[in-house]
Amino acid sequence: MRVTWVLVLLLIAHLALAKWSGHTEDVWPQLAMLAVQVTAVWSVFTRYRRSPSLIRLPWLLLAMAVSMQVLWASTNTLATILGDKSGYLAALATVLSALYVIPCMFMVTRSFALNEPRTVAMLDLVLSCMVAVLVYQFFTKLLSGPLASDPSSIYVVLYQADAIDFSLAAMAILRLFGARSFRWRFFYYAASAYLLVNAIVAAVYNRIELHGLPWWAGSLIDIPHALLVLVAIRQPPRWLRAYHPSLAVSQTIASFAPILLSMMVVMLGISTSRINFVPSLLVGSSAVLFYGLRVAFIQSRSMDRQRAVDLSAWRLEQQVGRDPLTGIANRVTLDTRLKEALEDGRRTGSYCSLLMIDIDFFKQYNDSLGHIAGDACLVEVAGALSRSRVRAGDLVARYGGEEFVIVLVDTGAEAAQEVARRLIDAIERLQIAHPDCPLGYVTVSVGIATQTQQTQLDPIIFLDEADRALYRAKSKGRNRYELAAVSQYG
Ligand SMILES: Nc1nc2c(ncn2[C@@H]2O[C@H](COP(=O)(O)OP(=O)(O)OP(=O)(O)O)[C@@H](O)[C@H]2O)c(=O)[nH]1
Repeated sequence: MRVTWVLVLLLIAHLALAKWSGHTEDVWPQLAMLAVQVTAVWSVFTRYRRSPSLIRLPWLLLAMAVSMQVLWASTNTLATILGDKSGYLAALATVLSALYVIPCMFMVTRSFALNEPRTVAMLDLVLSCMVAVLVYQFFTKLLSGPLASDPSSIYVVLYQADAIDFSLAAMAILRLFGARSFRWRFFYYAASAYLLVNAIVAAVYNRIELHGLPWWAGSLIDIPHALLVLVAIRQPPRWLRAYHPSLAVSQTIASFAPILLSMMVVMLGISTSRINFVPSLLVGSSAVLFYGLRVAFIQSRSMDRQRAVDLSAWRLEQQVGRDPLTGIANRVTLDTRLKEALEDGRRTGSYCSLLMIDIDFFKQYNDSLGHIAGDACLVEVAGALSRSRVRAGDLVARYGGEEFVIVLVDTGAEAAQEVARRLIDAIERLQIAHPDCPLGYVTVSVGIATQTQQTQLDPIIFLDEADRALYRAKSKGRNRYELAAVSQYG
């Protein structure tokens, strides 16, 4: 609302000034032009206010670009009303034409990605400002410097202005066809309609101006602004909703857009090098440098993200396959690895052994010392078992409750018994006090099953065989191991 009032007041001020200075007749077309431009700013600003936060910035940039045009028209009107003997108003108009390029460049070349580092936005802003500085220098040197007397200068300026205007329009059209969301398509539709018609009108107007402007020429400048008002306030065309670029096209265009900014700076640098060699060279090479920095910042950010994703994937993997209490493999991992180990053994003709380990009198341990002490005991036993693995490919897993399983790859019954003996000793050596155990400390019983070439076992039967052997070890007095009947074949 505040913007509307500012725009209305601006118009009233110009009217009052024209009336006061008695120039109403002369400035009437300029005031009409100003009114159309003011309406264009108002309509774009309304879109800005009604848009969701993500797409507000580009609408704001478009509103800023059109506002530069308003200020430019206002400066020209003031020059007619007040006269401009000092040439300040003409200089201001040139500054405004150059400033107009900044929001335009920014809105058509930014990728507007949410995760983009702030530094990248700053680099883009600096580059857009460089474009403006080059444009300003170019126009002033060719139109008001010593080169102004050269009749070809005006054509150089015209071609340069056309190149900038048409490049901006082409970039906006490219973005329109690369936008996947309808809101973004609508924005680039409005921006490209405005920039393209503006480029055509400017090209025609500037050429007519060379031969003296007829009375109707001023109204040409109104066309892009009037069109912008229509586009911004009317319903968008149906094809805009129906059109959907593929993800690959959209991503390619969005990632390609920022290089256009650097290209524009380099091209301007080259074309202005004739009149301003050193600054043009500096600006051109900074464009290349900035683009490199831009890529480096984005790459470093995406490497950070990739690292975080890898870490959380690794953590997730760990959590899925691990027992949360003891940190060793859980039943899910055991089932997969046991199947693989048995298949490998079958294929290579090697043995595979399985130890089923159970803590003796664990119910009594929990009952007398509590579940927290019971958990701590499980963690200690799991640690000792992990340390007693034979090969890197062996697996120590929690089978459930106070039962553990060790899969020993490429290990026959004899070696498995040796491992069982070692780990029974290892648990004894832990000397975990157990008030209800005959020995006074925690012990384990072990059941062993071994797959040989004669005993091609299914994992479930394999586990069951080891469990039966464990049961025998328990019934024979605990703190010992027993070999499953099936293992004897080996
Ligand atoms: N603290 C704790 N206790 C558990 C956990 N999982 C199972 N248990 C307990 O382990 C005990 C197992 O008892 P039983 O199956 O009777 O076996 P046991 O007392 O060890 O007897 P034997 O195996 O015959 O020596 C039960 O009291 C369960 O509550 C656990 O994660 N933490």
